[in-house]
Amino acid sequence: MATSRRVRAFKRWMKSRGFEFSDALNFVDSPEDGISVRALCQLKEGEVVARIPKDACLTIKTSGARQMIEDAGLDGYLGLAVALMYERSLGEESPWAGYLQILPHQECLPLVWTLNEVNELLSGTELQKIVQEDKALIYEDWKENILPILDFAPSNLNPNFFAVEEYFAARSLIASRSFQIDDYHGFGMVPLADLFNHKTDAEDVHFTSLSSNYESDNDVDENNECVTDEEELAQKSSIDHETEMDTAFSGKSSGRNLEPSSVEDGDPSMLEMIMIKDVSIGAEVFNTYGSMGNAALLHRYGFTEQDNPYDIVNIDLELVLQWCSSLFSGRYSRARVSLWRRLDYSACDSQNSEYFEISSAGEPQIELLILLYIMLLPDDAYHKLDISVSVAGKIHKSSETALSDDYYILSKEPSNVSKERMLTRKVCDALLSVADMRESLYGLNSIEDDFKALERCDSVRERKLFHSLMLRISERNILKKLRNYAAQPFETAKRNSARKKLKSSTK
Ligand SMILES: C[S@@+](CC[C@H](N)C(=O)[O-])C[C@H]1O[C@@H](n2cnc3c(N)ncnc32)[C@H](O)[C@@H]1O
Repeated sequence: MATSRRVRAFKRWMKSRGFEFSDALNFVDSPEDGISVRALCQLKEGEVVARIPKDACLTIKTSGARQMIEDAGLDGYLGLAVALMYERSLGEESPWAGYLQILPHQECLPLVWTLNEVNELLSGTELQKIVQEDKALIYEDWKENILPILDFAPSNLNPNFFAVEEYFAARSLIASRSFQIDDYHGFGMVPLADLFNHKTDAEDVHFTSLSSNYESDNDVDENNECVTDEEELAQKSSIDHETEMDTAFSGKSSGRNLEPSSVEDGDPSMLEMIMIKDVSIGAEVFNTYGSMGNAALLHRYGFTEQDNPYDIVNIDLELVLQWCSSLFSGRYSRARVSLWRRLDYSACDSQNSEYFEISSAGEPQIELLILLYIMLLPDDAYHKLDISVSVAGKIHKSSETALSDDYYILSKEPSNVSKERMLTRKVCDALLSVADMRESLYGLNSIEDDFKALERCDSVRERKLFHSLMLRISERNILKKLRNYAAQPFETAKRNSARKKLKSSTK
């Protein structure tokens, strides 16, 4: 495929700014899929395929808007968004013009979808509430921090480039393309490094940096920015499950490969892209943005992957309490939840909401099983456990036998509590009910309807619908596995008892 005009212009710009890059990298530009990087000849592990000058990266420190940003007291992603909007406003005059022309205007993240699209397409998914909140917070950000800058900005600044739509567009590009550079620069836009697409657990090329020698007393360490509301927003676990602790709109990159690994020697003013695997001629060269489930991928990058092993579904504590209220009085449920907490258990916590994780294999977090177990304990066992919790620690070793059996089972670290012990028939039935309630949040369409819709859907022309269906289906598949998980102990028990019966009848 011939190199596109915008790629040729970008290559010229890179050369003029001191980039070094291997002739073996083919920047393929497709109208459907955007840009991807392919190997023109075999690439070998350890080969440095690109060297990128840090001062050619677009950061708060390098942008012509640095003074304006610092005078306004902005930093982090707000400051970087101003830098990006400012350089865009300069058009051909910007030192980054050759780079900016290769960027899309915005990345198709749910953040830039309309509210109707969010509510329609993401209904019931992990993302619906998060994106609603993102949109509100980012709008507030713009009103409180960007609008006032325009009052003091130089008269030649074109305010159209700082309109709210432009701010959302800039934030979508920062979420999907920014990299941590070093302590001096913080995070920023890194031309060329941001052309590699993602593949889960299949990184070919790695981004590396040497610590900068620059020092400045006034420098803010972006790695230590305080956690903002928005960062907290993304801390629901499907968004940041362990290595996904990274937050979608913070520009931080703790868990993904958009953070450079340090290299011992070399030029501290350069970033490097190093092959960590051989790649054959013609194959795409992938980076990995981290180990993320589909909700996190769609939230931050605007796409999903089939059979993503990092998928996860959350069940809100609120939903579990709704299930309780269908069976028990409010007083009963509160007392049992309180006992669960006194035993030192808790759910995951983010943005004032508590929730339990269901893994991609359909396994519920042990704390959920323990809560259901306590909720369903017969009254006498509950009272014994309640008394045990009250007196434990106060009683003498010799009288420890006074503590209930349940206390011994439940007073351990969550990881040491046996899941099998918790999976009584009643707990399994409760899990099934809770799974059904979670499923009902997706509305009237069944998972089969979603599959059929996905088959009919064009992933390029109907990108939003395609990836939201992928997300719904991956979440609903996990709920299906949760139901199987809850049904399993009894299927095994039934098989065992059938075997016993068979044995006794053949004796
Ligand atoms: C860092 S950029 C990668 C280069 C990008 N393809 C371009 O045209 O400039 C990240 C964006 O690329 C796209 N992307 C990356 N990996 C992808 C994948 N595996 N499937 C679909 N889209 C992907 C998404 O739109 C994402 O927001």
